[in-house]
Amino acid sequence: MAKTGQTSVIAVSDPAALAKAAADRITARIVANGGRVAICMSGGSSPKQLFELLATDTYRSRIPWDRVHWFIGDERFVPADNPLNNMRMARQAFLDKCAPPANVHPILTDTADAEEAARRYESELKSFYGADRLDSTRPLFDVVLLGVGPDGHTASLFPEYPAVEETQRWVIEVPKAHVEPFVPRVTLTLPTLASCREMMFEASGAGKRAILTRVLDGEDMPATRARSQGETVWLLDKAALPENFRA
Ligand SMILES: O=C1O[C@H](COP(=O)(O)O)[C@@H](O)[C@H](O)[C@H]1O
Repeated sequence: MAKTGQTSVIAVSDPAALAKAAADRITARIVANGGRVAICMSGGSSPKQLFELLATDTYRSRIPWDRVHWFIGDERFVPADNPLNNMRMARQAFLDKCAPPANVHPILTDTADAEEAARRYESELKSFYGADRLDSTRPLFDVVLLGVGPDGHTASLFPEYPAVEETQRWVIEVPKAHVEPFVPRVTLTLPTLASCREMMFEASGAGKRAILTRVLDGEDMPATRARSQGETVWLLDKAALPENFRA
């Protein structure tokens, strides 16, 4: 596995400040890379405010949309128009308004099963990257955005599921999630997520504080194992910030 870089925790006042901090960091990464950019987005509810912000004039005018490609880190195996579909939320919040359709890369769920969906997405990522093996000197993504679930899962990598140990596949099926909604999922694996310049976790609210305390304390969980080969940043609002990170 690629060598991992520096990890930091950044605390901001509230969810609005969190979305702004994330939007600023993503925009800075996009602008810093003068060529083709790849962003891997998280699912769940945490990134909604960030996504909506990217569609506002302030960010819309700064992002060179033609050269930015948008991927998703995990997907529920439900149709594209199902409210549970992760990419659907991103599309509604900003992609349909801002991004050229060819630059939006959903995990397609019109396949026979989640395994086929995973294999197809893996092929798409390999063809985008231009190689079958990840090279630690050339990250796949500029930014990987992630969230954390109450059990320490990130993307659809759940504690004690075989997907967490996968080192060969880039994308893998998760036959059944043990959290709601109880549907099969497709997820990028840890080595694939690690192949980025910056991994950015976003979490807000007091409900996340207990799990963040355990993850940032280093307890072995998928969210703890997820590390960028470049920079890893935990963007947290005040309510989510573990006690020992408070001044
Ligand atoms: O199941 C999922 O949960 C995590 C966390 O979701 P959130 O609603 O608490 O933000 C998310 O990052 C992941 O992509 C999603 O599929």
